[in-house]
Amino acid sequence: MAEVKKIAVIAGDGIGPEVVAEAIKVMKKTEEVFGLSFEFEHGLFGGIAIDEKGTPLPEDTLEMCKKSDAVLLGAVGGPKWDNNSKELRPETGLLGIRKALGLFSNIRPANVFDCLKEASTLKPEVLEGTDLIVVRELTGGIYFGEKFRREGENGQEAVDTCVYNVAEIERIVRQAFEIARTRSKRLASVDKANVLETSRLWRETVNRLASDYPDVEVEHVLVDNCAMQLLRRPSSFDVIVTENMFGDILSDEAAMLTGSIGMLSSASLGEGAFGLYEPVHGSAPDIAGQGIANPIATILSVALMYRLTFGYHEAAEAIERAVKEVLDAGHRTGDIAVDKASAIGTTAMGDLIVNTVRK
Ligand SMILES: NC(=O)C1=CN([C@@H]2O[C@H](COP(=O)(O)OP(=O)(O)OC[C@H]3O[C@@H](n4cnc5c(N)ncnc54)[C@H](O)[C@@H]3O)[C@@H](O)[C@H]2O)C=CC1
Ligand SMILES: CC(C)CC(=O)C(=O)O
Ligand SMILES: [Mg+2]
Repeated sequence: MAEVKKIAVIAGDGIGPEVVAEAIKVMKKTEEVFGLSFEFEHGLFGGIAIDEKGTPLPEDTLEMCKKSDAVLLGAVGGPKWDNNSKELRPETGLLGIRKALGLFSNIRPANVFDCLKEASTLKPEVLEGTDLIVVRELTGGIYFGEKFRREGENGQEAVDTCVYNVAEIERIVRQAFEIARTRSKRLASVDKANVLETSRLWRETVNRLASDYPDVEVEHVLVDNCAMQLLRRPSSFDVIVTENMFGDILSDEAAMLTGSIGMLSSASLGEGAFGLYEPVHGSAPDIAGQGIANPIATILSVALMYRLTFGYHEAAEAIERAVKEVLDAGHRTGDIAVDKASAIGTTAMGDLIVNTVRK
């Protein structure tokens, strides 16, 4: 029996609790099959925490996460809280928890399952060989800069500031170089260095660090061009490293190479093995409560947790293999189904994957 690992579960809002329930089922199955052992503790987070505790990130939830070995997160937000003041938006909790836990690196793999090429809007030959990772800086940039309103000559103005320092850029870029080394040794650094000062500093830093990684080939791509090339030549990318907002947007775009945002997993990491694992998607209020959300992004996030935090490679592989087998057998949730009438629900997809996990 493996050592007991503490998992902080913060399911959040909308489809968050629905997809997290399926991921926990998969984790429990791997306890049986691989002799793993988890202790799950649940905490309030996001909109539901605003309703019950008056804050999106209650102190006891943060403490629970700090004491855990890894965090499993669903998603936060929804129209109910959209008109809240700045401190009382669910997103404030999300940014707050990332900062408080020192999770500066967001790893978002987009690997295309052959059998899902039909679900993509791109031609199968364009998708051929696509297997990329977006490495997104997660605790700096415009999402974290000072923001305020003021009265201007033409009425109210809103200001968002984008700040990056060299240390913040260095640590994420080094991590991306290290990841590139374990893959095809190609790194695309995405910026807007023709316009933004933060991007110029980003590019200078990448060029300086490149001499420490002579085995890795670096390509600089402007973000607007990258958005286009992701659809034109996705297989030419391997590791993409970029700042917070660009990575947020490009990874949602990359999700569509896989067929749906319901397929994209993520790991948020700091300096050590501790990590927070969550699907790339949000709380999907338009489908929440209907039992139709795709749980695969969250289930694949568990596989990332097993690999990156716990080193449970065999169990991670078993989860990924189970997902592939279930998809190969033709089972689809609505977001990845070509024939929508044959789509199955969240629980049915979770059950199929649970029943397929084996050594
Ligand atoms: N990490 C997080 O907690 C995030 C939270 N949000 C929040 O979520 C709320 C909704 O944001 P949206 O812009 O609508 O983005 P979203 O990712 O929640 O949904 C976008 C579209 O994708 C679909 N979708 C998302 N996940 C799916 C799944 N697992 N299966 C099937 N379809 C899925 C939704 O139905 C919707 O049509 C907002 O309050 C936003 O701030 C958004 C992104 C990330
Ligand atoms: C609060 C936002 C930055 C959440 C989001 O869209 C994300 O992290 O992908
Ligand atoms: Mg996003």
